[in-house]
Amino acid sequence: MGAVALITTAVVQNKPLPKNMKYGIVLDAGSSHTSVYIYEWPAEKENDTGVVQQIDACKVDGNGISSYAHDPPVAGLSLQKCMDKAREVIPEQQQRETPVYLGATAGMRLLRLNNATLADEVLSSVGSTLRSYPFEFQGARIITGQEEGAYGWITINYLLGNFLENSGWLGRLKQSATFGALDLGGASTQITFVSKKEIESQENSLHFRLYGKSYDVYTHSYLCYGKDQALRRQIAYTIPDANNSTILDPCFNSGYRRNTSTKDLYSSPCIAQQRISTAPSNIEIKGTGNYQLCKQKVEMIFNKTQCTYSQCSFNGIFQPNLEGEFGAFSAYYFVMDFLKLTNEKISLERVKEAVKTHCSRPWEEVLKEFPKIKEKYLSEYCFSGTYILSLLENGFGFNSENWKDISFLGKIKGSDAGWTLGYMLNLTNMIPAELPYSPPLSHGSYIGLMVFFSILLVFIILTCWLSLRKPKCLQKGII
Ligand SMILES: O=P(O)(O)OP(=O)(O)OP(=O)(O)OC[C@H]1O[C@@H](n2cnc3c(O)ncnc32)[C@H](O)[C@@H]1O
Ligand SMILES: [Ca+2]
Repeated sequence: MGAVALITTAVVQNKPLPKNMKYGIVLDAGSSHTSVYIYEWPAEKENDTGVVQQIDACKVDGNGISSYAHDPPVAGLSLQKCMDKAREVIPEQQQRETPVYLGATAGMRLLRLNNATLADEVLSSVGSTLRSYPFEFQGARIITGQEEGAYGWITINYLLGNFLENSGWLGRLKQSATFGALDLGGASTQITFVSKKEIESQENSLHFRLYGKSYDVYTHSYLCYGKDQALRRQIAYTIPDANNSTILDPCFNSGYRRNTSTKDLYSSPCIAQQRISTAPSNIEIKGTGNYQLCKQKVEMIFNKTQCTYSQCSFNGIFQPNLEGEFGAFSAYYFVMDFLKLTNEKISLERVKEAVKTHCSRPWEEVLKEFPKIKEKYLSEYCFSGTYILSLLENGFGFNSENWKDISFLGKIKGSDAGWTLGYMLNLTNMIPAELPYSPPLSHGSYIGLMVFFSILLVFIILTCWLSLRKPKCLQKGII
């Protein structure tokens, strides 16, 4: 009876409490669009690694918030649909304590360069919309390129479980290598990885202490090297003079045509050094679909001539040798996924062949095969594939040897790869510098041991009772 009572007490007393969930919302206000991410985690485990999960993502209709510079109040209004959805997803009683963060990236950095007042107006417009919801508004700001790189690196390593292989006791003794992070946006691109070598430039060096381990991390964000700005720069190199308004562009499939206004093209600070005064006001781009020529044109945007450090990537930016494995996300993933090149067994040479083949396809044929894909995306896969290869190979120094170290990642365990999760983990202090205390035994192992010892006790008592007539048992001191 006593033993049964012991088991029952152990099980009942130590039954895990019902899960008390917490929520967080992060808006990624990118140059091309805004996405709202909702995260959820058990309150009592918030300092453990790997417990935060993305439970919803909502893509805001229209372009990024910087595109509302001509009418800032609309920037805030554009967020309403997704924020209404967030209100439906998060339980009402949790809403008041759910933090909301908005981080704007390269599109807003460019707008701030062009017109700081307009950038502030756009930020206050999105801020006042977010304040009107029942959540705990924590600010709308332009994050730095360094933060963008760092939080992207934290996100993927948190999701991949690289900070601590297992959250159990034994797992704490084992620590695995981290993945470098490659993020390709519309207006900027980030590269971030742990480097054992000295980081020669202060602005590229980060130091983290996470879960009891120190990390020296290299990061750089290249403004104007996102896919959309790189395309603009590539086009701007071949702007004809006033007598001619047609560009033959090898980076678009043959048969593809696109009209663009020079005013719009030149509106970006990324084109500042490429503007020519004799440009026609409108230009017509005609695709010729030639990978080799496209590659030559794309490579013009990487300046490899000057470097004041021991080694550089391009444009005089210090970069140590690449180390370890990398996770490539955002446009790296969208484009490589479309081209069916995300399988890590595909060699660099085969990837080049595939991009070349795609570029050489007539536009009509591509359009017929993918009628549902947005024309902007579909028309740019030749350029994007070529640009990605150029950036990784010519820019960052990947080659046939280490190409296999790149994994193209969309989601990791159900959460999108990107900077937002890392941003929230940091701002809510959910990644402790030192290992959080946790009991050496899990709840299951504890119950298991209790049951085992109780059964053992019953067995011993029974044995002694049965041998009562042989008092030797007690004399030998079995109990
Ligand atoms: O980081 P920044 O530079 O601010 O930009 P962003 O956050 O808006 O950039 P995204 O990663 O959302 O997208 C990167 C690029 O990929 C494009 N893109 C988004 N979804 C895509 C898809 O499904 N197929 C192809 N391209 C896509 C998008 O238009 C951009 O040019
Ligand atoms: Ca982005």
